[in-house]
Amino acid sequence: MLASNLPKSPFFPTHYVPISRSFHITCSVSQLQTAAAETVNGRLSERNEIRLGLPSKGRMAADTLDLLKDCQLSVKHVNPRQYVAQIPQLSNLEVWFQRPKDIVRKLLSGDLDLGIAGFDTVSEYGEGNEDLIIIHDALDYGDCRLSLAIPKYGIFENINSLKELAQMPQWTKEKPLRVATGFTYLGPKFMKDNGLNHVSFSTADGALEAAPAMGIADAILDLVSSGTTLKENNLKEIDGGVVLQSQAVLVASKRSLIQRKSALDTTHEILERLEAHLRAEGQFTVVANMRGNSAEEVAERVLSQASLSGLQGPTVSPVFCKRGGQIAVDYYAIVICVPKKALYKSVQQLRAIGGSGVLVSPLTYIFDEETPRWRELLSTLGL
Ligand SMILES: Nc1ncnc2c1ncn2[C@@H]1O[C@H](COP(=O)(O)OP(=O)(O)OP(=O)(O)O)[C@@H](O)[C@H]1O
Ligand SMILES: O=P(O)(O)OC[C@H]1O[C@H](OP(=O)(O)OP(=O)(O)O)[C@H](O)[C@@H]1O
Ligand SMILES: [Mg+2]
Repeated sequence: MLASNLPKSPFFPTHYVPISRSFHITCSVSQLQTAAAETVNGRLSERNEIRLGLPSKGRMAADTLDLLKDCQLSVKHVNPRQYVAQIPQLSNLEVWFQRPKDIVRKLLSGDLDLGIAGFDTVSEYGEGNEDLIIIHDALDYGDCRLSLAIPKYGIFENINSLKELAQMPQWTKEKPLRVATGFTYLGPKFMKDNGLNHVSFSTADGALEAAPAMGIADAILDLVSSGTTLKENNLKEIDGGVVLQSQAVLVASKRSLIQRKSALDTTHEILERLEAHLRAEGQFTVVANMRGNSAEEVAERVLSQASLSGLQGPTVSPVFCKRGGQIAVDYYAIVICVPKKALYKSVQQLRAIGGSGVLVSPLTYIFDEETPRWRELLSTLGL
């Protein structure tokens, strides 16, 4: 990260330099960030609207808007260069589009109340600050891991674990293991936690995978998703080298939730809608007809099959038909929810117990009585 890329803020001094030149300066920037948060600590700026930060660009942006749309929380955003928008369903909420790292910084400074960003970004820029609380930890996109990678060739050919890397005689105080990373908080912390003492760091804004071949670094610590970029650059991950697994998360400032009127109600509604949609996304509704003597007997047959128990057991309803002028019940309709992954197995099991005319449709929402994540949030807030 270069000084010219930093936001123009009194909290980011212009003398900030890449960590390849001086690592301790990163620490003083983070201290200043904390100081920025503390200046408003206990006395949040006066505004009535709740502010939600969403990624303004990059790979998280479109998926975030799609997720909210699927939760019936479409963002009304007319112009991509306009950084403020609304979600008509949430009247006292303002959406602010920001870079993911700035979402985290602004949650800490009290300028945002809620945000969506990758867990990696929250961990890196949040620096373990206790004001940040993850409200939903699995929004189901932006999956990747922060992982250490080394060349497949040369002195690393037979090195396959972090332990082996640490034990290599090459690394000394004078000649440390050189790691290129954009994660200047998590990187050093991970190395220290794992007992690697002779390590130095350099940073760049992207294409870190080129650093070992260019002779700039021995190893890199970067996000990996499919692994293609590593493979194409002759690099490999090692056992014990994963710093964290990441996906998009909903994060909030604890102070905001406690102090801002209606922040908690808005959060509850967003969380309920997210949960209902995400729970439903992995499931199908399956309807089938089944011959039987009674609803109980049909239910018993269905419950004898492991894949067919549904959310709270099957719904069984009589199918009425007219036979010889009389109303009769020969069939029962059963309705169950099955995980998408188990669909075919479930259909096979339904057939095996006499199911016919199997209809499968997608589920839009599953609203449970109360979400465990909401209970967890209230207990974290001491409410
Ligand atoms: N290869 C990947 N696959 C899936 N998700 C990824 C991948 N790389 C990054 N991500 C997720 O997307 C987030 C944002 O990545 P993005 O490329 O938009 O921004 P960036 O490059 O980190 O920031 P900048 O705006 O400085 O370029 C990451 O923090 C991570 O959570
Ligand atoms: O494992 P893969 O699926 O190959 O993905 C990993 C790559 O994706 C990210 O880079 P990005 O595409 O955001 O480019 P950048 O390095 O310029 O940020 C990350 O920094 C890796 O380079
Ligand atoms: Mg990127």
